[in-house]
Amino acid sequence: MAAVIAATGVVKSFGEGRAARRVLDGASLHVHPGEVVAILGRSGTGKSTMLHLVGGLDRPDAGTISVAGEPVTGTSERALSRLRRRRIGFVFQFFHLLPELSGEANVLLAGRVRGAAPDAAARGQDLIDRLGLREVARSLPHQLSGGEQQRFAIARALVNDPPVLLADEPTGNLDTTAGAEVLRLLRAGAEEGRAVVMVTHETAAANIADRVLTLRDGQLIG
Ligand SMILES: Nc1ncnc2c1ncn2[C@@H]1O[C@H](COP(=O)(O)OP(=O)(O)OP(=O)(O)O)[C@@H](O)[C@H]1O
Repeated sequence: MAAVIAATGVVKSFGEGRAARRVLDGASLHVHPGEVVAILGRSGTGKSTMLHLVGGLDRPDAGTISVAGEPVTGTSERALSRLRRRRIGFVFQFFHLLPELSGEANVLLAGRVRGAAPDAAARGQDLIDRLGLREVARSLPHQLSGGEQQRFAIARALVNDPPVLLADEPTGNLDTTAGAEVLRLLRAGAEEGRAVVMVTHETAAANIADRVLTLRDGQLIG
């Protein structure tokens, strides 16, 4: 089976001149459908940077990245934003829900953007039910617990049925119970055939992974 995430020889530096620092130095990552990969590593080693590059939120200095057979590197901004909307779901540590919209509206909005999946609205409602969010669907993010906010964020990430789910410290702001539920949902996302990549500090999160990689000296090591 072909890798749905294929990143090879990724290089990324920040800063200029003597302050320049090469954070990624030939990092490679290949993830297959149905697989959960956890990325561990000390603070500041470039884990989030790698995830952002794979997700097309930033561009590498060198290397090639493709997602679901479509190029992430060497493509136009327009193609990239379409790829992000349709092929990639993002889950962040601080949820990043729009504060003025209800949980439900956050989910449905992501399913209404240009190029969204045609059945996104129905899937959004189904996800709200399946993730146990129906009773709080109309609540604003600040009225929700962290676990509820993250479940809405996961529903939002899945509303367009992307083949790739990228999660940056998804349990970092949650207690053990809420964190375990989020991990269960990410695992379930993989069982449905998605490739899931998760940056984490937590052993409980790494425990649900099929593979654990460590970012060290700018490279991903198995
Ligand atoms: N946009 C940016 N501009 C300048 N430097 C950046 C930028 N993004 C990241 N960096 C630097 O790159 C390095 C790696 O950052 P990154 O957030 O990828 O690390 P991380 O491994 O995810 O760390 P943590 O575990 O603490 O979240 C850090 O030194 C950071 O300061």
